[in-house]
Amino acid sequence: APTLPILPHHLIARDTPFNSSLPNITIFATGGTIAGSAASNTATTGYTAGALGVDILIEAVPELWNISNVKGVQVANVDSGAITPEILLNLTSMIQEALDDPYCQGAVVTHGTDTLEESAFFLDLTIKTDKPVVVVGAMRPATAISADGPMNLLEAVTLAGSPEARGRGTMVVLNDRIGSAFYMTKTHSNALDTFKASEQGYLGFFLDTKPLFYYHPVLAIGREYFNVSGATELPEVDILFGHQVLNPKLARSAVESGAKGLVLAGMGAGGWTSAGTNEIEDLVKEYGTQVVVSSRTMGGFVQTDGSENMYGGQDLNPQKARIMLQLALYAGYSSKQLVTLFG
Ligand SMILES: NC(=O)C[C@H](N)C(=O)O
Repeated sequence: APTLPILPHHLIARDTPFNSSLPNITIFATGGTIAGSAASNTATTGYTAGALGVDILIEAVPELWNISNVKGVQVANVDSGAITPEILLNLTSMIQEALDDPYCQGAVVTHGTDTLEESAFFLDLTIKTDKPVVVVGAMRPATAISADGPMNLLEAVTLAGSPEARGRGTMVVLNDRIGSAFYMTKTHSNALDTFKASEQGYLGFFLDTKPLFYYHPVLAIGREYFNVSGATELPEVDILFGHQVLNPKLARSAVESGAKGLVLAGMGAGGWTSAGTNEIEDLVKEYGTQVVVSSRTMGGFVQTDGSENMYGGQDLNPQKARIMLQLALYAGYSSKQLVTLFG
């Protein structure tokens, strides 16, 4: 992936007087369709993601000032396919610093939806706070008729400033729904109701932009904290997709080009072909590669079969298992700790 420059912090203050009775929320903007601009107001494909700055996103929703003292920080302005570990590490440290300030009540991250679940999961595992961290995107560019970004942003900021939102980890907001970053995943390439956590369900929804929760604050089982302060890069972990007669050499090529870990998006409950399995076992012996087995079905549970350096991704989908393995390898987890982390 191309390495993109990280833009300098771009703090936007507005003339609106500070209202001490409202929560102070910082919006960290990274790009995506929520900041996308198309040539026509009916275009919902073929537009430029990450075209508008955070100041324009905030100016488009003056209602934000009725519910918060909002501040914008431009972290990057890219399509979410271009998000790198460097951007994620920078984002984590900026959010941690903002939330460690007792005057800041919550953080919102605007992000492209394609890889939103990866970044949201990363933030969930690397930020230590009880305060709300809310990741929000949009499916229609800002220039479209009925763009969903402005309402999503207003709801995300409302959630970030709500005392009832504390202690729930990082959350994802789109289409009037609130979900845990641990489980929310993009399920449709085009529809507005694309983010779902089918087995685990939503945490709540919005009524007149006010968050209503189904449960008291709770965190996902298996949610670990990884301290990445000072990290400048993360170990490479690649995902391989399982299918009939898959090319077993793809695993070798990933490892020999730098992958320290592999995630197998296996068939069913983590199945792999026998030629592929032999190759993985060889790689484990030759390079000490760590392998998490997940499922291409995107649902259900994968357990370990006890093979050396192979772990079950449990109910993490492959893209979330990749982030978890990357962080665990960064933290220097031993095989024994990886068994406990995954299963
Ligand atoms: N809806 C979106 O945000 C998609 C866009 N390609 C992105 O992920 O940046």
